[in-house]
Amino acid sequence: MTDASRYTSRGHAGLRFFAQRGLMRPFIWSLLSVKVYGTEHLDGVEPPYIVVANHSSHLDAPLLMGALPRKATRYLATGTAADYFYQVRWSRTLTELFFNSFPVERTKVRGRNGMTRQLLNAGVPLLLFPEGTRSMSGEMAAFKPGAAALSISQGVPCVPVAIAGAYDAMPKGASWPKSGRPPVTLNIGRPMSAFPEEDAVDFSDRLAKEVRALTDEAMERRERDDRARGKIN
Ligand SMILES: CCCCCCCCCCCCCCCC(=O)OC[C@@H](O)COP(=O)(O)O
Repeated sequence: MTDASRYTSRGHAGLRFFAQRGLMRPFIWSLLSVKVYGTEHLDGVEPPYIVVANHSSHLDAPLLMGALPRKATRYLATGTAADYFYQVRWSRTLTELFFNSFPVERTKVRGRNGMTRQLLNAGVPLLLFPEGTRSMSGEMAAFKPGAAALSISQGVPCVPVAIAGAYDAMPKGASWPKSGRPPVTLNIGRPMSAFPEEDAVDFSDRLAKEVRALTDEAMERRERDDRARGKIN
């Protein structure tokens, strides 16, 4: 098992800040028209917590890293597919540099369960995509209950986030966003914890429902704001 020190290192955090805010954010923001709502819901929320978001595009993790408050992304560690990002060295290195990633096993029966617990114990907030794969249609799939189970067992809240528009901007299979700076809207929700007696499956379903509601709200707010600015009639 990897130890957590790389994830809490100040040196790595400094380098990552440059990679994320100096390079990736300006680049992604130049290709898309990004709007972010709900950042105030993270005011005063201390790590560790688990950010859970819908997943339909390779743009998702870069968008989240640029959209969440700086304080939240300093140590935020992204769970990334071991079978996809950890097979070749350059991919692993870049994913670790830009997303502070740790591997999530999708193909083995036994996962690397110790890692997420260890990171949360060290105070590192996590970013997980509970669908476990990118949506093929843009429609959000059911959430696998792992993130909810971790939240319950470790006593840390989940922060639900919706990403709307990333599928249309750059679906699975595309390697570059559509031209014309397509709109992408993120909506950060309030931290949520399981109710007493609520099990991981129920809590997970409730998180998924919240991400859907945040998606609808994101699109409504965006439309209202764009209309107010005279972009839509
Ligand atoms: C020109 C703009 C291009 C920008 C692309 C940057 C690419 C960076 C991708 C970083 C992704 C970080 C990790 C996301 C979490 C994750 O690992 O999800 C799994 C899928 O994703 C891959 O599996 P699948 O959807 O099943 O193909």
